[in-house]
Amino acid sequence: MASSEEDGTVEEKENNNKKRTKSALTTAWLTFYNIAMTAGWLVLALAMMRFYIKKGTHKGLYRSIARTLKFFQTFALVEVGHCAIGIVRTSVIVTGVQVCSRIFMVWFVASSIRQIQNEESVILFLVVWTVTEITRYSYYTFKLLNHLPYFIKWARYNFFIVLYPLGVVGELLSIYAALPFVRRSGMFSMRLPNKYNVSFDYYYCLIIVMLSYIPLFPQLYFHMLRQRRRVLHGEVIVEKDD
Ligand SMILES: CCCCCCCCCCCCC[C@@H](O)CC(=O)SCCNC(=O)CCNC(=O)[C@H](O)C(C)(C)COP(=O)(O)OP(=O)(O)OC[C@H]1O[C@@H](n2cnc3c(N)ncnc32)[C@H](O)[C@@H]1OP(=O)(O)O
Repeated sequence: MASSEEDGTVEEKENNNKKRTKSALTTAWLTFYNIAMTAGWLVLALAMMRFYIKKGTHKGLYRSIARTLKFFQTFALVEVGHCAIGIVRTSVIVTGVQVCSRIFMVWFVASSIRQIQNEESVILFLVVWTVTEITRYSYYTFKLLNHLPYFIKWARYNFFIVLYPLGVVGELLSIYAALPFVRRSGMFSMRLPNKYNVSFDYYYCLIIVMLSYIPLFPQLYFHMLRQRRRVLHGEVIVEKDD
């Protein structure tokens, strides 16, 4: 059995290797990416606040920020690439599910179904996502710059405890509100007979998406709780491979 001194040496070697591998170019790219994303979500936050202060209502807010939201949320796909090529130590599956479900919400629910854009639930997930992303990307930026204020680290690994469930409630209520419009319009659906001989009903697809939160969300939430224990309490967590 290895002594604690040997453990220390192995750990040191691993850390040195890790540092060497993360080349200057990678660090520069990640820093640029995280600054750009922090700025993007800050712009969204300011736009939402300005809209609300000026108009005194949330009606029309989604429409006013939709383009910026679509751009920055879609750009998050790059993160799946970061995991896939191994420049960040994160699971491709966890990141993929998180990013794809958000992109789905933005493009195929909130932006496609105009009738729900003024629902309070849409504003709920928008506000929750914005707070989360400003915290998350500024955490990564400060960490890369080796100047991480404790309150940002604390916020990154505590806010999600409340924000994650709130975001899920906002997303699920928004999809639920969309169901009658999707059923009535038959949007994104293909009925038989058609030349491809394929039938697809977006209404049922949305119901399946809602149901898929039941097995998937707890896995994301528990992943974050493990990250929290690792980062804030220094616990050694053995993650399963993807
Ligand atoms: C196509 C149809 C799809 C249908 C899907 C159906 C539904 C599925 C259910 C999904 C529910 C999702 C709901 C959700 O949208 C609601 C909300 O988001 S509400 C808002 C609250 N949300 C959160 O707080 C999100 C929290 N979750 C996460 O942050 C993530 O799960 C994830 C984005 C994947 C991050 O997890 P990760 O494992 O990366 O955690 P860490 O931040 O601790 O990072 C680990 C290490 O990697 C380094 N890292 C990661 N990214 C970067 C980066 N961009 N730049 C630099 N470094 C990075 C990080 O520093 C850590 O390094 P170290 O190990 O050295 O500490």
